[in-house]
Amino acid sequence: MKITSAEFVMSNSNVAKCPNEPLPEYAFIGRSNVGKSSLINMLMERKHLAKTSGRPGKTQLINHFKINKNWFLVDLPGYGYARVSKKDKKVFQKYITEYFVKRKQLVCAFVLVDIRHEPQPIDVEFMEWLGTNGIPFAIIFTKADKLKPGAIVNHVNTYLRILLEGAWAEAPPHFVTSSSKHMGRDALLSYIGEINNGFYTN
Ligand SMILES: Nc1nc2c(ncn2[C@@H]2O[C@H](COP(=O)(O)OP(=O)(O)OP(=O)(O)O)[C@@H](O)[C@H]2O)c(=O)[nH]1
Ligand SMILES: [Mg+2]
Repeated sequence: MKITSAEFVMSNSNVAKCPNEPLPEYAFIGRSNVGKSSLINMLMERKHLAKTSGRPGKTQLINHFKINKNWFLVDLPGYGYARVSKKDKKVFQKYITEYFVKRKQLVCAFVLVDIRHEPQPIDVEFMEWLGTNGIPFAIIFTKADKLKPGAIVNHVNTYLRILLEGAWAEAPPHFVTSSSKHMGRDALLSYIGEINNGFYTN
């Protein structure tokens, strides 16, 4: 898919106030600092479209971007860090869970995980929560530039094997990316393009 336009539309914390155009929508979610906003900028080839930072907790609201005038991309705050107290660390911000439950346009959630780490409880729990709520998702491994090329496949396989020891019967679709090395862009955009085609032909 060629990106011909990418515009910021709005930020808010209320799912009811999100854009109401019936366009297919893709959300990027994952732990704070995993690289959600950087990945969006890499996909769109726009350095400053989504705000990024080395400090976790940069993205605080639901941010809608309209792409090619016919789909939405959504940058969300990270979980597991900002505004989450120690006591209920695994409680996801209410407006984020509300977003996933209520957003009818959502066709796929991308759950980002750092390729260097084994499955973290908070990520596994979030994926299980998406599954329980019937929300389609795919896994995006981020920061692949931090591993030697030979280690990438091993890390991905180990991650998926551990995940499959849990509640999953089969591995979700997954993508290996690096925003700094522009890796994984074509595969992800093709995947989105295919889902968009299905959306518009049905
Ligand atoms: N090496 C490397 N660093 C990355 C990559 N993607 C993001 N980073 C760095 O990771 C940090 C966090 O990036 P963000 O894109 O702001 O992460 P986020 O998930 O949007 O974070 P929050 O909005 O705080 O939840 C920044 O310092 C980025 O430069 C990558 O592919 N490779
Ligand atoms: Mg962010």
